[in-house]
Amino acid sequence: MAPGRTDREFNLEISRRNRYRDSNPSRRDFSRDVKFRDSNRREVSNGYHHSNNDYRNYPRRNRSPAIEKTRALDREPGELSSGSGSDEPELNRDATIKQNGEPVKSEDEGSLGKKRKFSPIVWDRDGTKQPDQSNKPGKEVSVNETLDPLPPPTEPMDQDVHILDDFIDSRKDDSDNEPGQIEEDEDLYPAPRTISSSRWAEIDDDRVVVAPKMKSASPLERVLAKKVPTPEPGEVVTRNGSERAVSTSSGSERGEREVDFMDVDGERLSSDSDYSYGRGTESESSREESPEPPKPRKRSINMLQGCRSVDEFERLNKINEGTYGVVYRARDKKSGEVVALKKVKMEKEKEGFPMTALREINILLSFHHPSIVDVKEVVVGSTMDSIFMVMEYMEHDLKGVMETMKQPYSQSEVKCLMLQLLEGTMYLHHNWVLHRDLKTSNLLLNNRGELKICDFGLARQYGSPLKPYTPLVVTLWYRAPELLLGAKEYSTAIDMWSVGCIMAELLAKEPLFNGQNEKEQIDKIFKTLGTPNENIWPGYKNLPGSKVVFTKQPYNRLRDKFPATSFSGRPTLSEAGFDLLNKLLTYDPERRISAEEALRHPWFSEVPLPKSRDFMPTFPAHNDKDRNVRRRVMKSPDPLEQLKAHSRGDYMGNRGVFG
Ligand SMILES: Nc1ncnc2c1ncn2[C@@H]1O[C@H](COP(=O)(O)OP(=O)(O)OP(=O)(O)O)[C@@H](O)[C@H]1O
Repeated sequence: MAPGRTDREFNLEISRRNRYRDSNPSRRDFSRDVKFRDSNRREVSNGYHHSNNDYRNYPRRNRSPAIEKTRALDREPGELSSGSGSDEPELNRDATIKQNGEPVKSEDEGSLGKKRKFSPIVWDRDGTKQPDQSNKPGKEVSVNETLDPLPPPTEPMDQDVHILDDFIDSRKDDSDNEPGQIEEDEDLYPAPRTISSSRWAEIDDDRVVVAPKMKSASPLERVLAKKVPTPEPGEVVTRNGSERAVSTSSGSERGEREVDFMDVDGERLSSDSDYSYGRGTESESSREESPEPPKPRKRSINMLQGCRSVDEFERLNKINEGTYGVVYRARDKKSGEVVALKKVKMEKEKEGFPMTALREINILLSFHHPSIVDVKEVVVGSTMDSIFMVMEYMEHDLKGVMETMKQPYSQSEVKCLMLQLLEGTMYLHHNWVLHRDLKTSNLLLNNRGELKICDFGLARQYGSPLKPYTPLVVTLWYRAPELLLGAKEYSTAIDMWSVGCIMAELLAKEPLFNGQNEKEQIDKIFKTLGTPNENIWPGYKNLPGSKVVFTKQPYNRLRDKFPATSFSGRPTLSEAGFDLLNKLLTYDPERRISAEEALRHPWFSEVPLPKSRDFMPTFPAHNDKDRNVRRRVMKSPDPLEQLKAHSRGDYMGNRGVFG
């Protein structure tokens, strides 16, 4: 909130999970008991995930003897012990799975590499869906299968002349889009509006929303459904009621905007019946038939009345200063608990509460998962314009840890981290949220071997059908090729590309594609994975960036970087591991592996098995030091800076030919 507006009535209602939990002792621990869904909103009982989650969610000391027995000596050949505790045996995941019997096969099982069923990406920017001739049902294609295997190294690669002007012009044109064409342009630089009117995504506008042809609603649809009766599939609903009158769920709301944006997702996630993973046996049909989900108890509080003051915390030290906020380590004076306090940055906001912060607070208060950083509450400073998120404190972030490690993570350690990352990502995607900035500095680690995704400043809900969003998201090194090539309609696959880059970085201890601008970034990708074409990526030629002539590289050279055996110190990767990496780094977003599929990948079941979190290496926490001061040797260009430049009109700037 900008200075000068502090006397404005600040009627932000906010859901607070901790309060809800306190007042609802019957609420199950979501992390142990989450029923996830596939894209068609069916609930999938998946033995693999269930068992896996079970083992992960047992507190270390409370694990049952059965689980403790599953630890098996399973060191990979030549594995180095790193840090404390890593010499100990690992958890035998297979054994854990067998506790619950054989893994239950979902319908999707065994379909790794098949076309993603649920990605609602529509690649034709003119609105007509591209016929996808190459993608016959059941056909498994990935970039690496369709590009020729790597020949013996011969001549140096050709460097084609880069003809970029067309694409630059097309990006300029894009930046001149009609107002409202790209969501983020509005959202990140919103017209002045009050907090009380701020809500998720597009419910403030009058745009037409076509109800997706799915029976079960996305969170976005549920938000809309709070205000309008559930539309029939395909029915067109307008907010101003031109097709159908908008009737609000409560009479008091009529004619005025709701102030409950904070409780929307909270309500959704608090519904045990919706998210009771692995337990529920509700059939698809029974869920579909139920006209409305049971209405959970409303749990919103007035933020100003309900929030504690930051004075109730003792500031210990600054941990880091990011683009959107400063993060402190602090102690709760009442409970003595050490927490992280993220102060929402306000100074760059001309008007109103920063949208990035609203998004982050909204998502993090709503979500509860062991692989997502827990926001406990929001506290206020002495003035209305200082707001802090109180988060669980995590000793490290993955980027910092890797900078201090002498050896890269072993394969079994990478598997442990990847499982946690994929579980968090799957949870987000099943809840219709794109993170849009997955990178190693946004993955927090504690000394119990737990990995948690943080920084939801760029995250947003997505629906089906997709709307155009800005392609200027995701930190450059982790940005998917479709974004680099200018796609405005994208989906969960952009996060999966980032996950692929992170997997490679965990194995190699250095970023996979570290371009300094967009052109260099694309070149680096193409040089390693081969130049894409219409065969391996249907719709590629329709992307604005594909008009540019890039380095021609007919082969996929990824295996060079991760050989099966190595005497030169390069990170090794088994066939299965390489297959997963390839599937994460598949060009065609429709064919890129999903988080759910990746979790079932055989790499996680082969030896060396994933290391137990309990035996992951630990590192001394430099609590008293600013993480920013200790590191940042290499830093990837940040999407927010690009967006700011874009809004200032110096979009081209010196931040790369595309940005
Ligand atoms: N809960 C936490 N516990 C400990 N450290 C944290 C926590 N949350 C964030 N940090 C530290 O602060 C850094 C910045 O946090 P975060 O990414 O949320 O802020 P940001 O302003 O959005 O950053 P960025 O510029 O990377 O987008 C993280 O990389 C991490 O080192």
